[in-house]
Amino acid sequence: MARYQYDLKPSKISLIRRLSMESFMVRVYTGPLSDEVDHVSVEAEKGTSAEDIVAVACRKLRLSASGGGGHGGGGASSDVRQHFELAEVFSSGGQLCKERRLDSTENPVALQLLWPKVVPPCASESEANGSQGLFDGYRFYLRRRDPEASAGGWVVRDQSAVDSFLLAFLTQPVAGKEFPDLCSLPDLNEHTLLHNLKARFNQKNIYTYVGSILIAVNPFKFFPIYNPKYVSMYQNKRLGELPPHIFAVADAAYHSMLRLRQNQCIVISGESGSGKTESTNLLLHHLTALSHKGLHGSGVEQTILGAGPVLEAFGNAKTVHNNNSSRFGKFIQVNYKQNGMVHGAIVEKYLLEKSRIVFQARDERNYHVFYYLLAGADEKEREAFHLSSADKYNYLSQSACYSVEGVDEQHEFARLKQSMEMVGFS
Ligand SMILES: Nc1ncnc2c1ncn2[C@@H]1O[C@H](COP(=O)(O)OP(=O)(O)OP(=O)(O)O)[C@@H](O)[C@H]1O
Repeated sequence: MARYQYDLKPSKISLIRRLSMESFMVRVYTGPLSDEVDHVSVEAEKGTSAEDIVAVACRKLRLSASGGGGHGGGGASSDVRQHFELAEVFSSGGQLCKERRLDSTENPVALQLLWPKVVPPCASESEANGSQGLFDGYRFYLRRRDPEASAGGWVVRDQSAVDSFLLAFLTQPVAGKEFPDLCSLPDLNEHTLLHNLKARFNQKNIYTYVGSILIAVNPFKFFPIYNPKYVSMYQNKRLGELPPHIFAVADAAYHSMLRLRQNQCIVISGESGSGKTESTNLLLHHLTALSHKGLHGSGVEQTILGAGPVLEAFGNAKTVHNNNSSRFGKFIQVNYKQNGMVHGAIVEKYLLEKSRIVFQARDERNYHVFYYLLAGADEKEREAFHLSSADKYNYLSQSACYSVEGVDEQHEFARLKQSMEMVGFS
């Protein structure tokens, strides 16, 4: 599985004194450059330049100048030096505080000798006294050169500018503690599987792969992991290249369709309230965003997304398990042109729970649309349709449940009208 950028856990010692007293081991972390290797150790002397360490690290990782790591790479070291660099990264309290590009002539060993060392309380005596210690938050990372980045100097990361959630998301713990893909669990049984999901969930990582299947654990609260930054980050990435995410599934389906010229299918399943509707909306969001590239605003995407609130108003209701429970099944087919632009969509609905129209169990409601209409209709509409309040209607008052926490029905009615116009209802 992918290893992610900047593991912020206190680093194991990055420099180990060797017998000769002249040479040292510099630990170079790979971040997102390698799926398989967390770090490589490079033997160096005080005077060894950063670019020489880069060359050795790239050779060990089989990284080539042309295209990343993997097998059979290994361009000329001079090329590699032009394309990769070292960054000195300092993190504290789980947050990336600052990072600095190393100039090619700088001496990493000399720098490491200046890093403050701490001994963790949990370290064994031999670790504390011997060659294994901890540097207080400092590490070297190998990374691709960014030609536009300014050289040198500490870049102090302003936490308001940096999306700290994104950072935490990208720095998910290294394999061995938690596994972003359950297939990598060394011992796979029900206990380890659930333990892994729980450990990840506690770290706010709600998604976990099982091969190409994505498990989503409903957090019941908003995590800022669906903004445009994430949309672009997941575009054209292999499944597993980045931390598990619903956008990765949408992206894999979209690009497989373009590459193989074959229909793709995503099946979403789970018990009531597990997050199927939200996941469907997120998938549609990403699938339509992907097609934006060449569309120049034809509005098809907006129409597709606009169908959601209409379907939910007429087909969703409050139940004891879920305030917005879909009481029907749906099959959504998004059609694309050959060039990958969205062409349209077909929604097939089935098995609507019709009995809910005339009977609702305790603490449950009829379909949202009735309450929206009664709350949001203006005076003219009330008069025209002879509308009263919800408690006056037998089919709406059986459970005496008229409002849903956190839902502004007037606002929902306005949104519904807007969506209906968008999808072509008059
Ligand atoms: N990814 C998510 N992030 C935050 N909250 C979520 C997420 N997914 C679901 N939720 C929360 O869980 C609630 C229930 O989710 P949703 O309606 O999607 O479940 P469902 O599986 O479609 O249920 P049903 O089968 O009853 O229709 C949502 O209203 C939302 O508050």
